[in-house]
Amino acid sequence: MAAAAAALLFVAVNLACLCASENLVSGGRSFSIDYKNNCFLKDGKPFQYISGSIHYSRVPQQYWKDRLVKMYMAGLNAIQVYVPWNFHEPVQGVHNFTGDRDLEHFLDLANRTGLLVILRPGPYICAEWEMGGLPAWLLQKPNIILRSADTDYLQAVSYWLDVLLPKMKPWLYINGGNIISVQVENEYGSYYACDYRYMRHLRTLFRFFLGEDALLFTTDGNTDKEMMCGTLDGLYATVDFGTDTNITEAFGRQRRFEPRGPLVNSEFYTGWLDHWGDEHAVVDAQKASRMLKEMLTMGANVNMYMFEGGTNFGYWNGADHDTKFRSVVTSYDYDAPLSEAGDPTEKLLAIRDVIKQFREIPSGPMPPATPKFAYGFVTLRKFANISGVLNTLSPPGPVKSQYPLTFEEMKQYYGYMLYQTTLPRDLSEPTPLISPLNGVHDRAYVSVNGVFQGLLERDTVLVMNITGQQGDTLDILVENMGRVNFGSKINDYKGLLSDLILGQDILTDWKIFSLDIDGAITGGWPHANSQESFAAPQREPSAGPAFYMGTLQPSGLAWDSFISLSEWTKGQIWINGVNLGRYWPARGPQQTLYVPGPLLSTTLPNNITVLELEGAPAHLRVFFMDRPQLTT
Ligand SMILES: CCCCNC(=S)N1C[C@H](O)[C@@H](O)[C@@H](O)[C@H]1CO
Repeated sequence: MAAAAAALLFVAVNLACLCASENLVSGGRSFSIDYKNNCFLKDGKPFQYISGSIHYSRVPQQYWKDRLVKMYMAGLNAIQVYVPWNFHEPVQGVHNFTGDRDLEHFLDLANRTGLLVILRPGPYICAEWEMGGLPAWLLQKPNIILRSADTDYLQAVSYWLDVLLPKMKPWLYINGGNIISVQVENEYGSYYACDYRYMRHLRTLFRFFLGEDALLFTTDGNTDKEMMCGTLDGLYATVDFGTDTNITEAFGRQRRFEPRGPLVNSEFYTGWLDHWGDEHAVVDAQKASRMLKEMLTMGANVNMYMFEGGTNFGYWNGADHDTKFRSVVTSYDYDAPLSEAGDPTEKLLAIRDVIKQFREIPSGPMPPATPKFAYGFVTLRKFANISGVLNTLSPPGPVKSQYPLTFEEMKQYYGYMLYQTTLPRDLSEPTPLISPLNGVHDRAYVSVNGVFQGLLERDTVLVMNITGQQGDTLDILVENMGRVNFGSKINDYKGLLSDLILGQDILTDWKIFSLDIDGAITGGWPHANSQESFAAPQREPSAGPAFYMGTLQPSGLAWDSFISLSEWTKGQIWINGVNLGRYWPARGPQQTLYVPGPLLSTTLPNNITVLELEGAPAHLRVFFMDRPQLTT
C-alpha cells in the first residue's frame, strides 16, 4: 500500500506543472526551468517537449525537409540533434559546414517546419558514430586521454567549440532561433575517467559562448555511478532509459540529482542498434507507445531515440568493444518510427495516436513513404586488383618502414591501407601468419603475388596459413571497420598495431601505401576512360580485394532503391562517386544498402564501383530492389 501511495504522491508532485497558473513574463522570448512547478517554461508558459532524434549527418540533405515534415506531422514539437565533430573537422583545422554538413540550413528547415531543437554538440556524442564523433587525428598524441582534462584534448576541444558554438548562439530560442536547450558532453558518467575538471571546463566554455541564459543539461544512463560522474551543478541532470526500465525508478533516480524541475528522458529507446553478425534488434511498437503515454501522463519530457535513424554512409559507422570488437552496420534504421528511407511505420502511427492525447497534432494526412523503384540487375565486370592500381590510389607512393605504421601514424584516418613486403624464405608448407598482440585493427586481407590467401580479423581470426617462395610479394590490405564509440576503448588506433610473425620470422621492410580510394572515385576513376586496362575476364569467381564496375542505365526515374549484393561477400560500394557504405551479406543482418534517389541521374549512366574484399560471385551482378532486406 505504501508503495502505491508513494507512486501516487510522486505522480501528483510531478503533475503540478500541468496545473500551474500561467505566470507570464513580459517581453521577449524565454526558455527556462520552473523549479516550483517542475516543468519547462517557454515564454513563461508551462511547456512539455515531445521530441525525436534525427541525425542530419545520416540523411542526405535533399531529404532533410521530408523527414522533418513527417516528424512534425507525427505530433512532435521538438527534435534532438547530435553534432559530430569529426563530420565537420575530419582534418585538423579544416572545417566544413556545406552541403550535407550545412548544420544551419538544417536548423533553418526545422525552424520553418515548426520544430524546436535540443542540440547535443558533445564534443563526444557516442551515437554508434565513428569514435563517438571525436576526430581520429586526436590520436596523433599517442597517449592522449580522451574525454578528460588532458591539455592537448582540451585545447582541441576549445578550438572546435570556438568555431561551432558562436554559430549556434543566434539559433538559441532566447535569441530568436529554435534551440531550446544544449547538452554538455554525452553520458559522461558511463566513461571511466570521471574527470570533473573536464566537465567544469566544458561548462565554462558553453557558458562563455552561449551566454548565461542558455539552458544547459547533461544526460546519463540510469545508475547512481553514472549520474555521479556525469552530472555537474549548473547543468540540469537528465536520464535516459528504454522500454525495459521501470519509469518510476528511473525518474526517482533523476529526482535524487534534481529534486525539483522537469522530469526528462533524453533518450527513450524506440529501437536499438545492430552490429554485423547480430540478429536485427527490434522494439515492440505497442510497448513503446504504452510507455510513452505513461511518461507523458506524468508530465515528463521525452525524446525518442531514434525517431529517424538514417544511414552510416561512407566510413562513419562506429563500433563497440565489450567482450570483443563489434562493428556497427551501415543501416541506422534502428527500428525507428521513421524507417532508414524515411518511411512512416506502424510504430509511428501508434506513437502519433498517443501524442494526440496530449497535444493538438497538425491536421492533415501523414506524408506517404517516398516512392521506391526496383531497377533490377546490373552486370559488373572486374576492373583490377588493388595491387594493380596503386599508382592511381597512392600517387605519392609508399612510405618505407622497418616495422608497420598505424593509420594514424600515416595520417590516414578512414578506409583501407596496403602493407607490402616480401616473403623472407621459401614456405613450401602452410606457415602461420599471426599478429601476436591481436594487433590487426580490424581486418587484414592477405595475398601472395596477387593470389588471395585468406584473412585475419581482430579478436576473431588471429592466425592464417600461407605458402610461397622467398621474395614473393606479400600484400596485406587492412580495413578500418569503424572506431569504437562507447566505453574505455575509444582510443581505437587502426592498421597493423604490432609486428606480424610468419613462422619464426618477424616481418620487416614494409612498404605502406596510404590509399585514397574515395579521392580517386570522386575524380571519376575508374569509370572515366582510365589508362589502366581491365583485368582479363575470368570465368571462375575471383578471390581477394578487387574493384568491379558497372553502370545503371538511366530510366528517367531517380527514386529511392535498395542495392542487394547478396551473392557477394564483404566490401564497399560507391554510386556516382558517393560512398554508400559497407556491405557484408555474408555476416548480416543487413543484406541491402539504401540508395537515396537524389544521388541517381535520370539522364546519364549511373556509375557503380564495388570494392569486394574477399570473394566475388561467378555472376558479377548486383540487384536493385524496392525494399530493404535483412538476414531472416
Ligand atoms: C552496445 C552499447 C551501446 C552504448 N550506447 C548507448 S547506451 N546509447 C546512449 C548514447 O547516448 C547514444 O548516443 C547511443 O549510443 C545509445 C545506443 O544507441
